[in-house]
Amino acid sequence: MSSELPALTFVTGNKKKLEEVKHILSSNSNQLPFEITNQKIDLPELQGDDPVEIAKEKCKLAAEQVQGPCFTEDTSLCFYALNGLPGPYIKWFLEKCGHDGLNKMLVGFKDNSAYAQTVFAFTIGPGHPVEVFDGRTEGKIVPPRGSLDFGWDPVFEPLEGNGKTYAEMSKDEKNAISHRSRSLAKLSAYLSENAESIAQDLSAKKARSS
Ligand SMILES: O=P(O)(O)OP(=O)(O)OP(=O)(O)OC[C@H]1O[C@@H](n2cnc3c(O)ncnc32)[C@H](O)[C@@H]1O
Ligand SMILES: [Mg+2]
Repeated sequence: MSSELPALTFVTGNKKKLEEVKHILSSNSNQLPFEITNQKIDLPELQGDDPVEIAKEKCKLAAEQVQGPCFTEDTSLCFYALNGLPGPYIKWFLEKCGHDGLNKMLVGFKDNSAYAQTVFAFTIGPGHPVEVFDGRTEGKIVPPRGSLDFGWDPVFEPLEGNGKTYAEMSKDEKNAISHRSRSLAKLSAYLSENAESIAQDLSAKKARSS
């Protein structure tokens, strides 16, 4: 039965994201009526400060590469004191400035609050509309604590985290409150609700191309 499920490809160059997505989907009580596969492609990303537009463009590029149904996500870390920056540019700030640098960016500000945001984007193929799903977790930027496994996890202390940074949490603790799991829950709900029409669109597309 499962081999007959239509396949959707999660396109990301980040193996920690992939691990979290697999973990969240596998522990999801509502199993998706799709087979989820993965392609590791580093997609070029649109410049700009709108995470939704960046996520949409990323998904369109992924669909061109995959030539089929796929989803992507773009993750931002937004400092309130800096009007949302670094936002979608967090990857480069983290790479160039490190955890200490992210803290130093807030020296001189009273406000160290921030939110983590993931925008998943889904399309059934190139040239088709892109749906986006926004998930956020509020928190604050703190000196690094915990495992250095994944990105800026050590410097982000979510409000709902009992004083722990993401990096001090177990996988299940992080996934219970994370920006990624909140956005993925919305994508999963959309895929479940629209499973029949998505499967029909995909088989119509397949019939046209054969
Ligand atoms: O191929 P894609 O999916 O784009 O993978 P990426 O690593 O380039 O990811 P982004 O463009 O979304 O950039 C987000 C940056 O934030 C990091 N990141 C993403 N999710 C995170 C999380 O939950 N905790 C800590 N760091 C995270 C990630 O390693 C990047 O440096
Ligand atoms: Mg990226």
